[in-house]
Amino acid sequence: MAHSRASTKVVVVGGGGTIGSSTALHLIRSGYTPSNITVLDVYKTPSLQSAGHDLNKIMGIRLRNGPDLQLSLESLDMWQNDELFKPFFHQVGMIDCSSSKEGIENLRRKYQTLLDAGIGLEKTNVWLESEDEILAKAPNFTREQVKGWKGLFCTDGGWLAAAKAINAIGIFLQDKGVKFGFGGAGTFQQPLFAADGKTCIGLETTDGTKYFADKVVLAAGAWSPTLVDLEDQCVSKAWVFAHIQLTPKEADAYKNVPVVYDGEYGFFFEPNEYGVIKVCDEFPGFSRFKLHQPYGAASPKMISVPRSHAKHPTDTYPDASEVTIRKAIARFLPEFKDKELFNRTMCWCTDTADANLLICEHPKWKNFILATGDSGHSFKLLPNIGKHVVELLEGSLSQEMAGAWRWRPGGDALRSRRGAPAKDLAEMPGWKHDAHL
Ligand SMILES: Cc1cc2nc3c(=O)[nH]c(=O)nc-3n(C[C@H](O)[C@H](O)[C@H](O)COP(=O)(O)OP(=O)(O)OC[C@H]3O[C@@H](n4cnc5c(N)ncnc54)[C@H](O)[C@@H]3O)c2cc1C
Repeated sequence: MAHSRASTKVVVVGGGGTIGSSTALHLIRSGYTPSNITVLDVYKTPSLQSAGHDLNKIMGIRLRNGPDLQLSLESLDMWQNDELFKPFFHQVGMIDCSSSKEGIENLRRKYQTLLDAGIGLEKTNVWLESEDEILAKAPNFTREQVKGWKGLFCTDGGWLAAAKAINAIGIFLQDKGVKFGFGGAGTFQQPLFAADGKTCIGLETTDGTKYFADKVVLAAGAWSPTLVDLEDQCVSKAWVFAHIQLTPKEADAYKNVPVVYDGEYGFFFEPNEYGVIKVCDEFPGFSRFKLHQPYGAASPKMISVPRSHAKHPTDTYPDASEVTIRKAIARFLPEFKDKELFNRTMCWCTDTADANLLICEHPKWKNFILATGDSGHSFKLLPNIGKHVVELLEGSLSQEMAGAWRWRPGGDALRSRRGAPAKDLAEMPGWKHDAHL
């Protein structure tokens, strides 16, 4: 590195979100000078439009490839042992189950991969073959409900109090003396370049403020492909969720239940301290394609552009989502199937074709670092992903990670590794939004 850690100036765009806040945290933990770090975001940390601004997210081990497994194990260790993150991990376990032939076969394969990993995961992952075994882990279910279900119980799994954990990073950064810019002074407009036109020296925000830095990290989640041209490597998609309110007595009965995930229905979490249960359905996501010109593109192109609920709180989600969320509730929580749904929300992520992250230096813009491509499974990485972004800045990222997260145009990020391509919101009846906003 030309500069020492102490003197290197870094701006983190999207620093109020998941990957961005983690990056700022690890810059501090690695010895960068707080006053040389600037965190920018549209909203204050935890950013209202971050995919991580949520009651809860699932913690589970991903085995898809070496980097995924390494990231999962590192993050598990930090959620369990790092003082900053420990309070936000509710290790109630996770049931990953299915009642369909294909779903059960997939889960059996997953179980076998766990065994084959040869790192003792069989100690924390149990195959649930019978109804009795499932009922022993999830006593709230009736025998009728679990009929045909088979799957895995993971004792290392559970849920993460998502927005609260990002908030804790924000407080840490503030206490250390990191600089912040929010609103117009935090909203990325364009990179700034040296006279060579290739070396990034900072960026300009929408209010015209210029920030100069040795490195710019763009961790803008679903907004990343709308801000700079990622050559279709990322397609941003929305997923939906809704909440139900339990009475204190009802909530007591569901305290400490494991997270239950069934790929054909969705998933739910134990009630929070106010008796609120969040339910998600499972589907390939919604896109929102429109003509848009990100910085670096020669002309406008069709890009899926997120529409933030933070900015448009009166937006609804499609009628189809109401049906599938109610179906998930009827499957998991039939006694609450007639309860009113509230805070129906869309949450935006950005998929790559192979579901690996996109964490690399821009191939044409020196010192401009992309830290995105979350592919809908990256909240669990909040404690540790920033460590690897810092390694990239310093040229010490492992070859395996650098290879998986490299700049790689081509492939079908609309479909990604999901069962089907995302449907566009424009084709979804019931998606009410004020088109002028
Ligand atoms: C419904 C749903 C359920 C999920 N469940 C899980 C789960 O159970 N487990 C799990 O691990 N993951 C889960 N995820 C995925 C996870 O939330 C995301 O992968 C992760 O939060 C993405 O992190 P990010 O930093 O890339 O984006 P974000 O956290 O969204 O951060 C991006 C930030 O960029 C900011 N930004 C945008 N535009 C600009 C701009 N112009 N200038 C400055 N800043 C800008 C935004 O305000 C935001 O703060 C889920 C996602 C959804 C939608």
